[in-house]
Amino acid sequence: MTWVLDLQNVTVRRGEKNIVDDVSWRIAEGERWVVLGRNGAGKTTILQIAAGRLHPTSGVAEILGSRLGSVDVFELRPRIGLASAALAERIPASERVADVVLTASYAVTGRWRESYEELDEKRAADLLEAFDVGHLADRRFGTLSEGERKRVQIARALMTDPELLLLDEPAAGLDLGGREELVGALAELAADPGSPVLVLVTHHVEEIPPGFTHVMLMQDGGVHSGGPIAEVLTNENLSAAFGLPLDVTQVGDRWTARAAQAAPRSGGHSG
Ligand SMILES: Nc1ncnc2c1ncn2[C@@H]1O[C@H](COP(=O)(O)OP(=O)(O)OP(=O)(O)O)[C@@H](O)[C@H]1O
Repeated sequence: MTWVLDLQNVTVRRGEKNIVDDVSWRIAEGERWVVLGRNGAGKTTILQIAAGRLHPTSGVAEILGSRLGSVDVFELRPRIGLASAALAERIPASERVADVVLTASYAVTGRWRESYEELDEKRAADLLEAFDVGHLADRRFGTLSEGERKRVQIARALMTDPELLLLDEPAAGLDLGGREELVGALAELAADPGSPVLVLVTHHVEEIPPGFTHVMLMQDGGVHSGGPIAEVLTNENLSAAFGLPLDVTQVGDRWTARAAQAAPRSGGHSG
C-alpha cells in the first residue's frame, strides 16, 4: 500500500532536546486527521516535516510515495498545500487578495504561465468564492480581518490542487462566529471525496470539523495515541496528553472538553 504520509521513527533534535521524538505515523488516502496536543508538543514541527520543509534528524519520512532526502523537494512541495501563521506572515500586506491565491500556482505552472493565466484566475476566484471571500478579491490582504485572512490562506493552499492539505491552527485568533464558519467550511471540504487528504493541527477539540476521521495526540514530542477519533478521543487519553483531568464529550458530530469535575465526596455531615 502506498501511504500519503509514512513517518517511521522520526526524530528532530535541537540542542540537547528531541523536539520530535521517535514519531511513527501513517496516513492513507481519503483520511482526515486532527493533530492535538498542548503548547510545545511538537505539532508544528511534525507538520513541517509532512510539508517537506524540514528534514528529520533521524528516521524516515515518506511523503506522497517519495522519501525525503532522495526527492527534489521543489517538485514535491506544490503537491502539498500548507496554511500556517508563519507562511501568512510572509504575505505582503499590500498584496491583492486574488493575487495571494493566484501566486501559489506560479511554482507549478512555470513556463506554461501565459496560456494558463486565465484558467488560474478562474480557479483562484472559484476558491475564494468557495470560502465565502470572493467579494474581497480586490482588497489588500493587510486590510482583512483575521477570519477573512484564514479563509484566503486555505484557498491559497488549495490553489495547486494538492494531494495533501496541511492546516496549522486555522482557527487561532477567530471569534466564535468565525470559528464556527471555518469549522463549517472545513466540514464541507472533509465531506468532498475530491478533496485532498487533510491534516488539521489544533489545541481544541471544539475545532474538530465533522467528517474528520482520525486523531493523533502528541505529548512531549512523541505520539501519545493515534487512530480513529472515537477510539482515541477518550477522557484518559486527552487527560494524559494535556496533563490535567479532562472530560471529553461528543455532542452530535462535534466534540467538547473541559476540566473534569471532582467527584462529590461520599458521606456527609451527621447530626
Ligand atoms: N529551532 C528550534 N530550536 C530549539 N527548540 C525549538 C526549535 N523549534 C521548536 N523548538 C521547540 O520545540 C518544541 C516543539 O515546538 P512546536 O512548535 O513543534 O510545538 P507545537 O506543538 O506546535 O506548539 P504550539 O501549540 O505552542 O504551537 C517547543 O518546545 C519549541 O520551543
